[in-house]
Amino acid sequence: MEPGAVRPGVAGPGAVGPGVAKPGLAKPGVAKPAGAEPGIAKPGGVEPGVAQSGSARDIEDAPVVELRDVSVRFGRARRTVRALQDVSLTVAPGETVGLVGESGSGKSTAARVALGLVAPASGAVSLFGADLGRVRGRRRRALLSGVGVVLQDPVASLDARMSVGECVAEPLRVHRRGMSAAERRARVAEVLELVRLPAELAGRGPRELSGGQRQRVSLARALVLRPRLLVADEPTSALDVSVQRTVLDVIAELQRDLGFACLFVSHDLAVVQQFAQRVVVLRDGRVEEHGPTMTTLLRPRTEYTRRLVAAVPVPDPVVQRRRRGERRASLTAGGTEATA
Ligand SMILES: Nc1ncnc2c1ncn2[C@@H]1O[C@H](COP(=O)(O)OP(=O)(O)OP(=O)(O)O)[C@@H](O)[C@H]1O
Repeated sequence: MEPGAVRPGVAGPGAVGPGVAKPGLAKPGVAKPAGAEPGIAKPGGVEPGVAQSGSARDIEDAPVVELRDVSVRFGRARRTVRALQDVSLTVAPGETVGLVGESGSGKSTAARVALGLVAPASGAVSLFGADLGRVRGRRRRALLSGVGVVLQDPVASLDARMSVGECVAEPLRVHRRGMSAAERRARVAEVLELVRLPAELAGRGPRELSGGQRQRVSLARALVLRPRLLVADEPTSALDVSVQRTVLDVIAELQRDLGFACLFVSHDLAVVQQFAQRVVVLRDGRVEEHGPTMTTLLRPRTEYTRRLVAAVPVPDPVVQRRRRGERRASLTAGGTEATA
């Protein structure tokens, strides 16, 4: 873990600093695009403070997270990697935004910026209406505690020296100091049940669990503080296909019931298609295109997105029909597929 990094799930919700806009939870599953265009922040969109002084409706519609013209560089001089360049995106209360792109396109970096783990070289990040670059100390911790995190590798994100119960309870110990041990145990049992794990697992070590169970423990830990935003970075790509479905179903069901927003990073466009109301496509650290998920994936505007869509088997009859049509068209136009 890098210096200053939070252990996934320790950032959880809870008290928000004074003056921070409190976007109400949208009706579960209802997307509320915040910017003029879906997925992308309006230039000069919600400024920190504006949401606070606006009408109740402005506050409710304020994005839970907003990246505005964010650029990130790693390394120095000739070794500089431009991981993100002028990236803008928003996630509205209760909505899921899928972040897709080729490997190295900057998806995880954008997620880490939203989590306050990577500071942009330029641009601004606001979380729950507050400028993350300007808040420090207790207020920053309180803001970040509104975000739950699930990463690709549940083995790395759960401390093997702790029991499952301790792993899930840790964010409560950090952020809910007034809670008694009995209250913590009750909340842990409750959240394990939410992710469909038996309460008895609380006494076991993470290593005694299957990959799918471990990822559900990560999810329980991420949700234990009732976050308003879940950042899920490839949450199922390390799991067997059979287990992926269960974990995704649990996330979807909980999102419907609890109403948190989700920034969902995935290279699996089939999953994003099912999950996200809007999608942002990254290419070499820049936003290639963005829009409502179905429109963007079914009618990509750029060749890059078309290639991304074509690269994954999408079990969607509409997409499959379209692909068959394209193949037929290329054959009639003298394509070589027939002889391959
Ligand atoms: N800590 C770091 N130090 C140096 N370079 C980094 C660091 N983190 C990311 N990068 C570089 O930034 C670019 C974007 O990386 P990032 O991990 O965000 O891409 P990604 O789209 O999430 O890729 P993947 O799908 O393979 O996880 C890549 O060129 C990567 O090598």
